[in-house]
Amino acid sequence: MVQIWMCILRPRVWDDQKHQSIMMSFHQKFIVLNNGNKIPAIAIIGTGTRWFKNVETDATFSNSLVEQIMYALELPGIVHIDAAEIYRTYPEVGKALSLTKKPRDEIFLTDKYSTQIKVSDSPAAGLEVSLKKMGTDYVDLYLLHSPFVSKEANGFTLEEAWKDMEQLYKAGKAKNIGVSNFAVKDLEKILKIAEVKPQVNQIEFSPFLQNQTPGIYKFCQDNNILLEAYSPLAPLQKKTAQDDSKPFFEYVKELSEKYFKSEAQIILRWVSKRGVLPVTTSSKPQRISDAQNLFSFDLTDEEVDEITELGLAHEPLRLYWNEVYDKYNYAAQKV
Ligand SMILES: NC(=O)C1=CN([C@@H]2O[C@H](COP(=O)(O)OP(=O)(O)OC[C@H]3O[C@@H](n4cnc5c(N)ncnc54)[C@H](OP(=O)(O)O)[C@@H]3O)[C@@H](O)[C@H]2O)C=CC1
Repeated sequence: MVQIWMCILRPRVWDDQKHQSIMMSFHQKFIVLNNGNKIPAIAIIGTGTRWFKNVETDATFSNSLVEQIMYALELPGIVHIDAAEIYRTYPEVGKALSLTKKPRDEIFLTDKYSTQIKVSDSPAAGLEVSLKKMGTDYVDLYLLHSPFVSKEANGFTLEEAWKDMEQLYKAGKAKNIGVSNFAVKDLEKILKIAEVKPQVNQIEFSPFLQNQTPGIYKFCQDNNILLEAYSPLAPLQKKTAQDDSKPFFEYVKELSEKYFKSEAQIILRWVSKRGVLPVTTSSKPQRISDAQNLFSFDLTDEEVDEITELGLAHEPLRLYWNEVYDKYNYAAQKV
């Protein structure tokens, strides 16, 4: 089991009125990874999904994304940003990092090497470019974006890709390394040859998709590999008016009223209580600050179990990697 570590930050003086209410009750939580390093227990500004672009040009540069990252970086505590080569959003991340007053060691930056679509020649070559574009000399976490690697398509095997990641870790350019969208068999391949065990597996995870691939939740827990959940709010993203009366949504609403928290916060807190680190994003400042302040309340074990059960009773909802993983939908809602 990954260890969880909580700290209550001492109030600091902020010149901006809007931070004062959040500072009064701000709690930040960290998770201890299998190498002993700490990671902020939620990533509040993913730069994929709604911010994703096919090309990275001046014309596609998103000022809104820069504003949202800047907003996130003004929040108290260490701010966790999720980036990737394939999102084409390094220029926006770089711009925000160049403008922020937050020290680099109060920013936790995740990056991912694109395996399924070749953008650069190797993890080392990809990271060299991304560091330049983001204007930093290390990332806090570097992931292989997917296990879909082959000698024919990429010029290297999955095992060779991992060896390259290990070199970046040893060189200090990636403080932690991991994978994304890996199934049990992919992790087993890596674990066989690893000198450095993956610290993280970032997968799609929500109450309506509790196992992206068969047995992955339990395998990662048993092997002390932290799971990160992308698209944790899929149930809310896809909710229709007819869904209001479903037991799952009625229960989340009831908890939202009980704790005076948004439905999104209830679901993100559930993800965290399952030992998984949520990776979320929003175009709305309030939602970003709600996420950073997620640990200002708690759910009881019974409430966590009830959300788990009501979620499992719902049919699987998978937003990404459908072409490769829809075949596992039958197992996605089994724990
Ligand atoms: N490794 C991988 O393969 C993948 C990684 N990711 C990473 O994860 C990050 C987050 O993924 P994402 O799917 O966006 O995460 P979420 O599940 O957190 O969804 C965020 C979206 O949900 C919307 N939302 C928030 N609250 C509500 C609400 N109450 N009702 C309805 N909609 C709501 C937001 O809209 P609004 O802007 O209006 O607030 C936002 O667009 C990505 O940016 C990326 O960094 C994502 C996919 C794949």
